[in-house]
Amino acid sequence: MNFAKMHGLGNDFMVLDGVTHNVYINPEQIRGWADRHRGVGFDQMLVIEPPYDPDLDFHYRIFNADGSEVAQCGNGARCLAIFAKRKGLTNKNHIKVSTKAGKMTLHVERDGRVTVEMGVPQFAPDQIPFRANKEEQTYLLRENDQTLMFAAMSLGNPHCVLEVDSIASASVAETGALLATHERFPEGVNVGFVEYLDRSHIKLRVYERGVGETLACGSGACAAAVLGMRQGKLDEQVEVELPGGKLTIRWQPGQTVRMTGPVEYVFDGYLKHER
Ligand SMILES: N[C@@H](CCC[C@H](N)C(=O)O)C(=O)O
Repeated sequence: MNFAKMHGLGNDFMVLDGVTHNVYINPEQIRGWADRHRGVGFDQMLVIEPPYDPDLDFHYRIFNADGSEVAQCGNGARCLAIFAKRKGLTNKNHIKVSTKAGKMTLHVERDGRVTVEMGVPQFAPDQIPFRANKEEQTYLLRENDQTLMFAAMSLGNPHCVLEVDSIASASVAETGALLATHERFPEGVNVGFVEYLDRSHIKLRVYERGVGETLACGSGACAAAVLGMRQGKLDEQVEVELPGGKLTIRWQPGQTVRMTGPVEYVFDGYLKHER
């Protein structure tokens, strides 16, 4: 089986062509290939498939390193657009795809970056999903003698974001692991730690559901920017500085979130022995 290794700001992917090949994968294989010592090594596996709807160009499936299938991956969506063009699956610069979460449009820019229309954020607790009596701007959760304060939303996948004084000293591994599997998030959650620099610049680290901390999370960057805008702390265009690099996020209430960033094609590979 052929695959491509790609990344967006260090959030890395094994990308499979399910348009011209039949791709059969199971969670155990994904976990094996995701292994950074014994496999290919990646945060997510992406599979591009034929569209389910004549208005669309492709369907797009996403699997975390732990084998779980999820509905959204922003950095992956940018890579998928470049993969489709490079493999000759399309010559379009505006590519319409569906995921388990709905429809998205990917725009390949003249400078090679890709802008993704990520969808309209949802804040109602049952849509995240998050167990709460009512929708709030921020929620409090008491755990192990500490009180955690965070905002939460869905962008097709669940996110919560905690404000910290410094991302350098934030307890990303510990608090991230605690919240990512907390029973009040019945489907788990991606956990962002945001440091505000000014009204158009933030720093962010993300502990991803099904992976752990990654060098960048596109949907996490959108969530941190949108939640900061919603709280009146940020303007409608924000530069998000992640450990792996920068993304530009634009949003107006009620609209789709636009994320712009780079893509790197690392290499093409061939899996000789199937697991
Ligand atoms: N890295 C991604 C998000 C991947 C999915 C996430 N871990 C989840 O479980 O929802 C991104 O760039 O958005």
